[in-house]
Amino acid sequence: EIYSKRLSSPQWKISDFEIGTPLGRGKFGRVYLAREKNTEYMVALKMMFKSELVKDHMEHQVRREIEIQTHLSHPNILKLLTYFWDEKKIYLILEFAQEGELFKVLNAQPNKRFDEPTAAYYLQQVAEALRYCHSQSVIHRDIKPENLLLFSHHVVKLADFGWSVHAPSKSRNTMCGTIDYLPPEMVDSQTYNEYVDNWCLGVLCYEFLCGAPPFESSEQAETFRKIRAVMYGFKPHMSESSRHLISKLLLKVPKSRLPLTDVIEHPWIKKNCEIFVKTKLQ
Ligand SMILES: CC(C)NC(=O)[C@H]1CCC[C@H]1Nc1nc(Nc2ccc(C(=O)N(C)C3CCN(C)CC3)cc2)ncc1C(F)(F)F
Repeated sequence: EIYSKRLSSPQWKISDFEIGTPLGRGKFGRVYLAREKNTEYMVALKMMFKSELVKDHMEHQVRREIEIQTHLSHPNILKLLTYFWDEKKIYLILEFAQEGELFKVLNAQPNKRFDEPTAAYYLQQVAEALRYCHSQSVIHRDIKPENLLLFSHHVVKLADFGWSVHAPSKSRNTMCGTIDYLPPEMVDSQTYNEYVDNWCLGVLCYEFLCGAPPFESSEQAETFRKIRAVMYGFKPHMSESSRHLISKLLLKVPKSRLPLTDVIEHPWIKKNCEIFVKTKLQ
């Protein structure tokens, strides 16, 4: 129903939805749980004031997020179901992630980290999402726990394509949020390609297993220095196999980073996903 209506009559309107509890604040606006009145389908409603977008020169970013996300379709990419606007606001109707924001789940873990089976199971899904993005010549550029949402049965979906671009590209905007995930070529604002996402996957794997990203420092300049020098250490509890995978992703030369297909096939991923399915999904 929610799909067919979009195809037939292009225009949804806010009165088609009952607005429920606030889910939190996104980058440009507020997000609410909402229910489509006819189908009772639960969705996330992202509401943005046009005035705020214009003030923050964000309208092109929202346009790109809508453009890219409406053309991507993958089980591990958050679906933008539809969008519409009225005189004051823009509304995005997105899939509702029942289990919420992955970074909150990560921070709620003992030692703020996942065990190896969980880390591998989540990382494999992110790698699959990125492999699909790259097949559509889309670079996400902003892989981090804050941009991952958790659904039932431990399904992870990549969201927030506000920073994604079509490959290859030159970084124009200043990044907002954490700098911990920036690869060396973006720190030196050179041209870059989709391999920036392979780097970020290495940072994500490290943070899943350690509870903090590898180059984290109290000073921003120190973080940039460590990133440029690829200077990081493994924690004692990390298995040899996980260290191998991370070391093949956190490489300065973009094209030498492990391709996503090899990440998905890596022994640490294969072994730990099998353990996860056997122990956590039954
Ligand atoms: C990727 C992007 C960068 N992030 C976002 O957009 C964020 C910004 C705000 C919310 C989230 N956006 C979404 N969140 C959900 N589900 C969800 C979120 C939070 C909770 C939760 O923990 N509470 C309500 C808790 C429940 C307990 N109380 C105490 C605190 C709030 C539960 C479910 N589904 C879809 C979206 C989406 F993306 F489609 F909009």
